[in-house]
Amino acid sequence: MTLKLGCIADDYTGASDLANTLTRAGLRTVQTIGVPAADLALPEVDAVVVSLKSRSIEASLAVARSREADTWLRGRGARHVLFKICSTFDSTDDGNIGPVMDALAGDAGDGIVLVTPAFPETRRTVYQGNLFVGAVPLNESPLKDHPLNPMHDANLVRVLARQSQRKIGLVDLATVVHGPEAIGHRLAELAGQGIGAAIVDAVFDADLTAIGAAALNNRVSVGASGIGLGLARALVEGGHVQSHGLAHHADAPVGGLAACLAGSCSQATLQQIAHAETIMPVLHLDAAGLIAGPDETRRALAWARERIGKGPVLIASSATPDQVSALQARHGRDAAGHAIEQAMADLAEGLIGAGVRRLIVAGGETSGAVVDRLKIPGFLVGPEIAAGVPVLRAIGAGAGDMLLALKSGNFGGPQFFADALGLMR
Ligand SMILES: Nc1ncnc2c1ncn2[C@@H]1O[C@H](COP(=O)(O)OP(=O)(O)O)[C@@H](O)[C@H]1O
Ligand SMILES: O=C(O)[C@@H](O)C(=O)COP(=O)(O)O
Repeated sequence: MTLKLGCIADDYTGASDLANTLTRAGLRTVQTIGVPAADLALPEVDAVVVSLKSRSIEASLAVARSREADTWLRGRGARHVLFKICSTFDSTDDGNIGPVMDALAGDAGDGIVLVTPAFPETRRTVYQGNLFVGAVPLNESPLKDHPLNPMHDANLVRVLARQSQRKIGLVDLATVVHGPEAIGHRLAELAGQGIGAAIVDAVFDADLTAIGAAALNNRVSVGASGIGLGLARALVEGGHVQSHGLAHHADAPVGGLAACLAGSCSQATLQQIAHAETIMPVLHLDAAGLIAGPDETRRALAWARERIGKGPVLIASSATPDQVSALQARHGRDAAGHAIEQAMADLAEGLIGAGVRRLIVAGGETSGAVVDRLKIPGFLVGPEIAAGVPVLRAIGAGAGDMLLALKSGNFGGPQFFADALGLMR
């Protein structure tokens, strides 16, 4: 297998979002959980997305794991590696976007790196270096209340400058609309001024095509699924990859019971849970109880076992920003998040033990904890449930025949859970 594109994603939902985008753009793609073990049988693919759970860990660990993934991908022929970050630039002043970017670009010998989280399909656009979520700047969007990385600055040149050792510049939209060559010239100009990474504006899909073509001249880029789409288009249009139609190996029915777990506290997920209440039994967990000990998880599993034979159920720890802040004030942000994620992983394990084979998980960190606990080594990409969220089929020994959907907190319409269950048979 000679890879045409290597990708390192900083969380598992983000990885499935990217794998979905690449697949739909014609690249045969597989998502692996961590660097694949030598005995994992991978199909013949054009792109591998290595999923890491590195968004909210200590920066030096994120760098070490990303480098390991980079070595694996390059060892399989990938000339270009995309570091997939969140379209809402989820990070803190300590990282991990800047430190990982610095390490990968340094290793690759790239003088300047293109960086853009723009993904217009999900209404993430960048203008004059400022990230918009829908109609509002990042710092006015629900991301200002994210439980782990509240985003308070929409100016990504500033945000990245606080995290990176490199000087950060901007390639503005007026340049991007003139195409890949103009972007290349501007990058060379910036590099000549000692700038080592540039936020690139993108508002429309066509901007991504130009950015992708320009990015392929480098060995590393940083961004969300939008730049992934641009890179995939450039690979296909440049004749490096023959476009493949959607392979439907990932959507054969598995049967078995179905369940949903929600650990995301995003506004979108809270709305989706409210809608789910109209179509299935929903259990709202006591988050403080989850942190206190195993009783709350046992109660939830008993609740689920009583109902799940009759149809899907949803179990949620999700809470409003005020409730999240109150809990974090008592237990600390990271400790609360980690304990709840582990409780959700316990629940997932219990649900699989009860016969669940179709599992929907809302929340990036939550999905990471669940997939790690279930020891799933990788996924094939199936039909798209919503922009950025595909049906996934588990691969690898021990994974069993299972379908999953890993939903980024912010993605999907109000009926997401119903939409997912409709496609996961
Ligand atoms: N009720 C709650 N109070 C505090 N934190 C919570 C609560 N429920 C979930 N969390 C934590 O909030 C974080 C949500 O992050 P994540 O799962 O990545 O969702 P998203 O995709 O919306 O970012 C996780 O660490 C999760 O454990
Ligand atoms: O780019 C995106 O927005 C997503 O792919 C993503 O990374 C989502 O992260 P979570 O919201 O933490 O699931």
